[in-house]
Parts: sequence; structure tokens; C-alpha cells
Amino acid sequence: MREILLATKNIGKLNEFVSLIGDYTWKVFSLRDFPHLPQVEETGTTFQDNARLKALAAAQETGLLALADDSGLEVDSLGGLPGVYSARFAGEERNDQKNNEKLLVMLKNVPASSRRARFRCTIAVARPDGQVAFCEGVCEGLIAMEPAGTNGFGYDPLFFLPEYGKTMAQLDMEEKNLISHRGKAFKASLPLLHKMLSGPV
Ligand SMILES: O=c1nc[nH]c2c1ncn2[C@H]1C[C@H](O)[C@@H](COP(=O)(O)OP(=O)(O)OP(=O)(O)O)O1
Ligand SMILES: [Mg+2]
Repeated sequence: MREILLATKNIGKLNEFVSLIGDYTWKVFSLRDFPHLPQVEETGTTFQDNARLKALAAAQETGLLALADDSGLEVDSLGGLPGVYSARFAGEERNDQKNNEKLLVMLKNVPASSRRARFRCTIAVARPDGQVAFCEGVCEGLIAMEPAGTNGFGYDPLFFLPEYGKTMAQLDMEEKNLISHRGKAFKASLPLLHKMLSGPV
């Protein structure tokens, strides 16, 4: 059977990928199946750099085809921040609640009309032989004035989707996967996955 390693430590992302992979007849591994792999430092300055670092390390250390995601939130009125630093926005210890609070404070006096933002996701698919390919997905929205909803993770409670009248955290996972940056990037990656699985890994 085809095998793929989902190289993320984020349980929210992992659940979304497992749901996205859904019916495909792949055997899916996660980093929990390889607890002794070293931590990958996300030293890149772009989503692509960090996605490559994570996917390549996982593929080379396990011998499996590996898929990694580097993603984040770009807020126009903050010049694209927190961007590639989204996970570490309020400090190295990575706390979603604190990140959301910091974002609201920074946008305190910003009116609704200037709160445009987008989630961006770059997926890297890497083979143990060092071959890497990338896909991207984007989801446009607005930063809400206060959090709403309990689904999802990260900045979902603050990410308002005008066409739904809901935040991302008020959608269920299937709804989120249909429109999210990650869902779009994953769909775009399917031909790549098939291509990279077709040769000997
Ligand atoms: O759908 C999303 N809904 C809400 N927030 C999101 C989403 N997608 C990314 N984000 C935020 C969370 C985190 O603050 C950062 C990702 O950081 P990022 O380094 O890619 O992921 P991570 O450290 O959580 O896990 P890992 O690197 O092991 O995949 O952007
Ligand atoms: Mg990370």
C-alpha cells in the first residue's frame, strides 16, 4: 500500500489532513509513530523554506514520503504579520490563546473595513532521495473584533468569513476543509503525491 508520513506536531493540522486524505487508500503515518525524531528548527524566512525543512527532515529520517505544512496568518494592516512567525507571535512557548489576544490588542483601533487578512499554507512533499515539491493554498477573510467558535485551532476563532457570516472556528472540519488554505493546498498537492509515489521511494 502507498505510505505517507504527515510531518506535523500540530494535532489540529493532523486531524484536518487525515480527513482530507479520507478515502484514499494510503497508509498514513504521523510524527507520533516516530517519537524519537529530532525537533526541526523552523529557521526559514518563508513558508516554503520551513515546509521544505520539515518535510525533508522527516523523509530522510524515516525513508517515507513525507508531507509537511507551513502556514500562518497575514494581516494587511500589520504589513503581513504575523506571517511566518504566526506560531511564535506571542512568544516561543506557542500559545494560541496568547497569540489571539496579542492580535486583538494590535488591531484595537483598526476599523472593520481595514481588518483584511488571509491564511496561507505551503505544503512540501519530500522523498527520501531529496526530491521536494510545493503547493500553496490561500483563504481570505477578516479579523473579527472578538473570538467566536470553538472548532479548529490557532487563529480560527478570530478569522471571520464574510460569505458565511461565521468565523472559521464556527465551521465544522468538513466545511473548513472545503474552503481553507490547507484544504486548497492539499487538493493541489494530489497530482504531486501521485507522481512522487509512482517512482521507487
Ligand atoms: O487553519 C488554521 N487555523 C488557524 N490557525 C492556523 C491555521 N493554519 C495555520 N494557523 C496558525 C497556527 C499557528 O500559529 C501557525 C502555524 O505554524 P506552523 O509552524 O505552520 O505549525 P505548527 O508549529 O503549529 O505545527 P508544525 O510546524 O509541526 O506543522 O499558523
Ligand atoms: Mg511549526
